[in-house]
Amino acid sequence: MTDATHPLEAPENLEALKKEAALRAVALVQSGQRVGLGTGSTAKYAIEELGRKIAAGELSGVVGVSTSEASEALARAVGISTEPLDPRPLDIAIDGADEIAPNLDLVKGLGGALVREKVTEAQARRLIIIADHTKLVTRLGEKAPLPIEILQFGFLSTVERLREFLPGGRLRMNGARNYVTDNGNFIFDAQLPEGFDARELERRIKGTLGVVDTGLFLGMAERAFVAAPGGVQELVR
Ligand SMILES: O=C[C@H](O)[C@H](O)[C@H](O)COP(=O)(O)O
Repeated sequence: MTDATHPLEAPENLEALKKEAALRAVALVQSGQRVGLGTGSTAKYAIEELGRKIAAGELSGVVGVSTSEASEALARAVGISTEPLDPRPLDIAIDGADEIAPNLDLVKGLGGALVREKVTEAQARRLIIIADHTKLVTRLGEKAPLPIEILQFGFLSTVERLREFLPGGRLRMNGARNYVTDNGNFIFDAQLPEGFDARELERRIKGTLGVVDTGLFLGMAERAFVAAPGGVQELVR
């Protein structure tokens, strides 16, 4: 038997695929738009491309709204003017995802930015997802855990309440310490059961005392650019 792994699936080539997807999404941004800047290793390519286009004079008057401290720092470094989120809608937001279901429901938050992403992207007229093909799943929970942001205060009680209907899962660690989000909260990475109803589960998790929000992004994404060795696939909800 030979090793069937396609050369473009080697980690270094996945980076090239992520970048290709990012470029397709940034091509949708127009001058004068307010743009939600996602978080993670794929969104990074989009922020860099946006900065490049602004520097090259291909775009002007673009304002970024960042979904994390890391994206804010990168945006500034590449010359994108940024503003904090305010009640005005964003024209477009571009972000990665950890899992993409066929109907473009998503799991997000392995990078810890789920709450700021959700709050920001809920205000976007268009949410464009960028990813390599390894993020495609037939059902959410197939490959990734579901990140749930919880308050530090009383976190052990919150975890116990969550485990009543989401057994397994674990508190996210950063070395020997609990992982802390930009909002000063902890993350519980839950194992999703098979055959669950995503909307019902979202409602139940968010109704659990101590929970801030979940990494389920349901009915939010307009389209996804998913890069595979054969090219970039455009998926529309
Ligand atoms: O919290 C992180 C975000 O939800 C990211 O968009 C997600 O984890 C995907 O990140 P990456 O593009 O690095 O796989």
